[in-house]
Amino acid sequence: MSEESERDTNPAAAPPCPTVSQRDQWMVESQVFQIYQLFATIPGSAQNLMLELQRDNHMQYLSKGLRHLSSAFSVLDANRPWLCYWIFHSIALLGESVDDELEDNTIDFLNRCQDPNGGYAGGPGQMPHIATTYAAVNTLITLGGQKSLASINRDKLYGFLRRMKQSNGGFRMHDEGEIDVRACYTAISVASVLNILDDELIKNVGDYILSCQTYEGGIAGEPGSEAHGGYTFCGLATMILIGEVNRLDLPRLVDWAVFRQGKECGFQGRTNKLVDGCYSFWQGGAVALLQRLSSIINKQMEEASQTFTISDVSEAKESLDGTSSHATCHGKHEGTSQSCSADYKSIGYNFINEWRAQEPLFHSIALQQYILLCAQDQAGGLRDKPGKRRDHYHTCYCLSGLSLCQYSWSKHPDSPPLPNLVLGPYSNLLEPIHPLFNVVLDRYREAHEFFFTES
Ligand SMILES: CC(C)=CCC/C(C)=C/CC/C(C)=C/COP(=O)(O)OP(=O)(O)O
Ligand SMILES: [Zn+2]
Repeated sequence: MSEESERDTNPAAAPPCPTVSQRDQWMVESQVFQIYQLFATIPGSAQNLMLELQRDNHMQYLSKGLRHLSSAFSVLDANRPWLCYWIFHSIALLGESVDDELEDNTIDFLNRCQDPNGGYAGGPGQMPHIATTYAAVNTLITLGGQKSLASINRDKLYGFLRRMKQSNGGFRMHDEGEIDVRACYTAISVASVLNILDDELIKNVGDYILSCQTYEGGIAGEPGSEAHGGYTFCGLATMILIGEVNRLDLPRLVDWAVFRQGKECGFQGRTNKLVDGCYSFWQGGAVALLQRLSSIINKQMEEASQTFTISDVSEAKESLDGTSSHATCHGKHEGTSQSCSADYKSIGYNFINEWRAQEPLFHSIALQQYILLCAQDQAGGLRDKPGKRRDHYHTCYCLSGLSLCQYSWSKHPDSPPLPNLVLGPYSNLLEPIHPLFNVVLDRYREAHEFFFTES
């Protein structure tokens, strides 16, 4: 008799022992639901207090982080451009700024991380790395201004990216480092925003990312691995930036990504794993990008639902896959300008200019609820989940996800949302971001003007 049917006939039979993952999941669910239960039972005024974004406390926490950053502390020594990005981007999302001296010191510090042969390292004198290059470039864009933007040696940076480029289309993170989808995204993102993207950098990138889309529909870090939210955002954003997003199986990607938002209201990073605040951006960001691709998705679904004769199959497959190695012409879709290869330079810019109001593919209010009630430390800073400690990485990505939610219904990427779309008091409203680069929109625009009109 199977375990199932024995339990049906003999209720006293011992239930199967839960797995460790099941126990962890129940524990998180119970903590999250206790919070939601409390929230549901308190008066409206107390509910508003619980939903308030603790701006002052977050600023205090971030300012403390900045003070640590300027003094030498070694534990995160190879990560300092990342710390700069997480902290300065969070401050920018809150609509705040820092004093000129601190900005100046940060520009000087990042300059000392800049390798004479291009790219930024995790600290002065270390080996340049594409991920810390992305963090440094996004920090300098976030700081903005002539000194900051002009400090980036774009020619040398281009040389560094070319040296990291692999014949399979991927990029190495650093000399002899790993090749993965993160490296592709960080390389293509900086090349795109700095206006140094060209055919050589793009060559075969689409093939590489395509080889990482799994049977589930999400994108893995490398071929043969498991689909994961972090890599899915990276892979999807890269495919958009190189004009090849139509080559992905988008309906399957939508299907995988939307089901990563669970009953806790936040997102998990992969199937059967726990909810985590940082996926508010990685998964929420991927879904927000997919929201902008509806015409390509509809086209792919239409093509897939047609009944083909045997001779039609190869032709249809060709049109879904895309035929050449990059930027095939498939007509113009919202914000992606899938026209011809030369157009990839303006994809990032068109993405926000060709914006149209569209319904989000995720539950935006539910995600805001998870971020504000479960991921927010009332004393400042944000975190993975209740019971975890706040940190700058989660602060950055929870706030980035919150901003995406707040503007998810907007007609333009920065048009102020209606009050009912912002959970909690309207003062919770953050600055809008460019969803492909994750920098605050007005800083992106300044950088675009600088790098696209100067050269
Ligand atoms: C731009 C850039 C550098 C992007 C990085 C993207 C990113 C967050 C990748 C995630 C890496 C990963 C496999 C985490 C799994 O951690 P885990 O097993 O602890 O977490 P999980 O249980 O939630 O999967
Ligand atoms: Zn996390």
